[in-house]
Amino acid sequence: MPVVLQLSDVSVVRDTNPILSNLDWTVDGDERWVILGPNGAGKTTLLQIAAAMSHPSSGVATVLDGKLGQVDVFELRPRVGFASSAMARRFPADETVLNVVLTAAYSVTGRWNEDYEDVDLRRAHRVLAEWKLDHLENRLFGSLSDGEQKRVQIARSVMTDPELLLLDEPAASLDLGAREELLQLLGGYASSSESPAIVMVTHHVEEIPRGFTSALLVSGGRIVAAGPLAEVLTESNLEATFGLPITLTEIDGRYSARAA
Ligand SMILES: Nc1ncnc2c1ncn2[C@@H]1O[C@H](COP(=O)(O)OP(=O)(O)OP(=O)(O)O)[C@@H](O)[C@H]1O
Repeated sequence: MPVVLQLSDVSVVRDTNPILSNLDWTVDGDERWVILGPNGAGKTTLLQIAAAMSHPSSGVATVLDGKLGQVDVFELRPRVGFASSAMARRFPADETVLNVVLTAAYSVTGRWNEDYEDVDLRRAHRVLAEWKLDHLENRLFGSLSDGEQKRVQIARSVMTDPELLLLDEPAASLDLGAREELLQLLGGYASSSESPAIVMVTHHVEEIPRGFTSALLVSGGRIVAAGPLAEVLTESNLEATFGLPITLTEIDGRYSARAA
């Protein structure tokens, strides 16, 4: 499997503050990573580098086959799917669900001719069905529930058939039913060999879908542990990451954690 993301000694400094320090991390095409860490750990900053939306202050970040700083990021970005609430706030509330998903295709250069539009429409319908949104395609984005909006964000981000999919807290703010519905869909997607590499940021081990393979724990801009999920997700690593003793439970591929 090709490497889709490689960070070598990557640091980010903002206003003289170190945000990320000397990160080494590699993501292979068949891996599904969860990034866990406390508020302010640098998770979103890391995801922005992976999305080629931000450059490291030092070190080398290679996204797909492009080294940031050398590659044309406008050619790279359409090959990376990115879903976050910050991005969703930019979707017009009076746009239909179908259009929110379909217009993702138009950010890909050279896709304006009519043949492609038919292909795009068919693909949009398939993606909407995959994310259980087909019955909502004519609804206005602003009229959807939080759970439905999260699924639309993800559907839009996979519309361009990305080689790397980045999800920033996809289950945040969802009620129990909506969270479980989303985790089931994400778990199915993560388990498919057709799916791209996935990197998902979350605050909660309860939000790790089945099918995820790997975990990166970050705290204070540094990596606490990185590697296979079952090896990295331990009580001692979580304590080192969140700064308090943790009791961790795993049942049938799903995790839960609380203060010990
Ligand atoms: N432009 C900036 N200037 C100064 N500090 C910044 C800037 N952008 C981010 N930071 C700081 O960098 C740190 C990491 O931010 P980041 O958003 O990456 O963390 P996070 O792990 O995603 O946090 P959260 O879980 O709260 O979303 C925070 O302390 C934040 O205040």
